Amino acid sequence: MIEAQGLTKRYGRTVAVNDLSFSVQPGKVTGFLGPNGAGKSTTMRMILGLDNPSAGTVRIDGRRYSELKQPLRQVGALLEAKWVHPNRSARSHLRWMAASNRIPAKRVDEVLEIVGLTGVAGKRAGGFSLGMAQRLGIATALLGDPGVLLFDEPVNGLDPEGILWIRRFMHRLADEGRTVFVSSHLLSEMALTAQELIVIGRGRLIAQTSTRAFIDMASESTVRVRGPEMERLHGELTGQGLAVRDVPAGDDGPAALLVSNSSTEQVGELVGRVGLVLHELAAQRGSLEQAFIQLTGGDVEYHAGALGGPANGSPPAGAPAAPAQPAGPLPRENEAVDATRGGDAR
Ligand SMILES: Nc1ncnc2c1ncn2[C@@H]1O[C@H](COP(=O)(O)OP(=O)(O)OP(=O)(O)O)[C@@H](O)[C@H]1O
Repeated sequence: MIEAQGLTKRYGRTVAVNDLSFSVQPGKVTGFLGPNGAGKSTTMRMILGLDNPSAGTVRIDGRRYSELKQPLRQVGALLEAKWVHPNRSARSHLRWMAASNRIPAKRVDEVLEIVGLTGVAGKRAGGFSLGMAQRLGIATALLGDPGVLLFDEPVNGLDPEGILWIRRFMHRLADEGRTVFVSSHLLSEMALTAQELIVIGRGRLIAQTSTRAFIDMASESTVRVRGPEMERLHGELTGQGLAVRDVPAGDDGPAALLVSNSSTEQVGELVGRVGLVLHELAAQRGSLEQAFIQLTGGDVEYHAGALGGPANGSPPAGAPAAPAQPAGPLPRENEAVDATRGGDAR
């Protein structure tokens, strides 16, 4: 378990991390989400004792990093994949790491096997692809068989196969009961990977919540409805005071109606009372992107699932540090929604 209390880091006038409090529980993948420059790496460095907080504390299983007797056995981290000496083989790199941390050499072959690098263990790490280098970094993090694992932007630059591997691997680590804390600025990726989210902007906590609850925040309680008598359907719904929008036929399917601020129960019962046939009645869910924009007051730019730069990554003054109800209607789901729909990430 990781617990931060009032964690703050200043670099001169820059407040990289600002009074951050959160906890990361074992048995789940917890996503650490925020735009570039939000303070994710700085927070991770403070967790690992690589940077000292200007104020506040962060503890791993109740202890500061500096108080851990055998740190590698308690916490493993992947911060930068390409830090291995290029002329060293994967195995000799791991042996060197194991020896300098009093970890038995036989663990090296175990971790190589776990990350699927046994076949290339004797090859120069300098010739590894980014995906292989990430695996080697993960093998290093696992050397001490720690209960807490930190990954800083582990999928950056990886191809889809590498991304999938990392995602599954994290789930496996969490299923083994470990605390898995993974930072990313990629919303869609986090929606698939993390069960729990800690969202920050400009060093401040925006929300700590389950991914499902975070996505639910973006839901407008909209119902999509379709039937053979669309005009009559439209009339019956608006006749009951409901706000109805037409959705033309397109990639989403045949033409339909979107009923705002309603539920499938309400629409279904209303339609049943007037004896109309329906071909579709479905609640529309929001996406993680929508939830993020909602929470940050819309001042965070994002493109195709990735957040924009630090200049506009700030939460609004007084942004809630807990789930809040959306203030108003949200845009229709877009393509990103399919990727983000699975709040249960598996
Ligand atoms: N050593 C440093 N000296 C001065 N400023 C720093 C230092 N490290 C980080 N910062 C600043 O602190 C802020 C947070 O940076 P940090 O790298 O922690 O963010 P991040 O969320 O990890 O972003 P990214 O995804 O781009 O790595 C940024 O404004 C950054 O410029």
